[in-house]
Amino acid sequence: MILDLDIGNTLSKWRLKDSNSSEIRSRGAVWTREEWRPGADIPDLDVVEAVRISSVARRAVLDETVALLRRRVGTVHVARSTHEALGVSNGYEEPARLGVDRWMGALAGYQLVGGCCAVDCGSAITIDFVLPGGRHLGGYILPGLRLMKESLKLGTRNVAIDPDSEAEELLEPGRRTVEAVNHGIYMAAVSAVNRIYSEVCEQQEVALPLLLTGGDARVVSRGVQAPHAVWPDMVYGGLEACFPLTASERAGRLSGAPEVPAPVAMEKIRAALAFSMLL
Ligand SMILES: Nc1ncnc2c1ncn2[C@@H]1O[C@H](COP(=O)(O)OP(=O)(O)O)[C@@H](O)[C@H]1O
Ligand SMILES: CC(C)(COP(=O)(O)O)[C@@H](O)C(=O)NCCC(=O)O
Ligand SMILES: [K+]
Repeated sequence: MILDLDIGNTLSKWRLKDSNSSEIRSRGAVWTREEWRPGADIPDLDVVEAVRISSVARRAVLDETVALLRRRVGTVHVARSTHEALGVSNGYEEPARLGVDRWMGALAGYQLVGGCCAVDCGSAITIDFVLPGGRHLGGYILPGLRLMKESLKLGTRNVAIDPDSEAEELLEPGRRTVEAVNHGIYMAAVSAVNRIYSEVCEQQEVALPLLLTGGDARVVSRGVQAPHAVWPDMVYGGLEACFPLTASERAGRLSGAPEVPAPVAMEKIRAALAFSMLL
């Protein structure tokens, strides 16, 4: 079995993948903490012959986790943000400082559709751009829904936005604190994604395929106007592309990769921008 780890600042996600059939056998998430207890937090390592890790946790935590795993598992691949990988050139002045989850997402998106806009709605919402031809431009970081809510300190921290509530409701003024907070942070997130996507596509004169991932992707997706796809396993896709271990991965097939709708025409993006400039 292959154990894939996506260690974020809020949640540490794991996924067990069958090395032969390439099917996902199980998955889970635990609150990101300082240490891992195999068998409790992650599957028992006896069935694991290889581990692939994407981590944005503190270096010390990562080193600790890797040391533990290396004692128990033959192969441990640790993803790093590099100058270049799989045809994508890193747009950061210091490439190693780009969040590994962002780099994995950019690589997976490029592998799937070529140039793209990759949005990861996690503790932070990150928005990265890769041009056709593989040039990563860099991106944007803004607080995630949960962080925005916590920063308000209005006691609404644990009232999540219902991913299945009507999108229209979220456009209405809130009539109690939790609604005012949820509608406000939702609008902040989706307005930022819509505007940033339009601005960069307009600047670069290319309408890019748009991909969303992360724990809050489904909520944010409801307000994103441009055609897009939600790919929950996009960070894992980057691990598969960097460290292909199964026959299907070596053939370039990424697990759970969605059908990505064609972007709208540039004229529509320009018109939407012009309109938002008017308001
Ligand atoms: N099972 C869950 N437990 C907690 N939060 C969840 C869960 N599923 C989705 N979420 C939402 O996803 C967010 C975390 O998303 P994630 O992409 O895992 O963040 P990160 O990668 O920064 O750790 C939380 O802030 C919460 O809004
Ligand atoms: C911005 C992030 C904290 C987002 O991480 P996440 O929301 O997945 O926990 C992470 O990508 C990170 O630590 N980046 C390093 C700084 C940078 O990307 O510029
Ligand atoms: K993430």
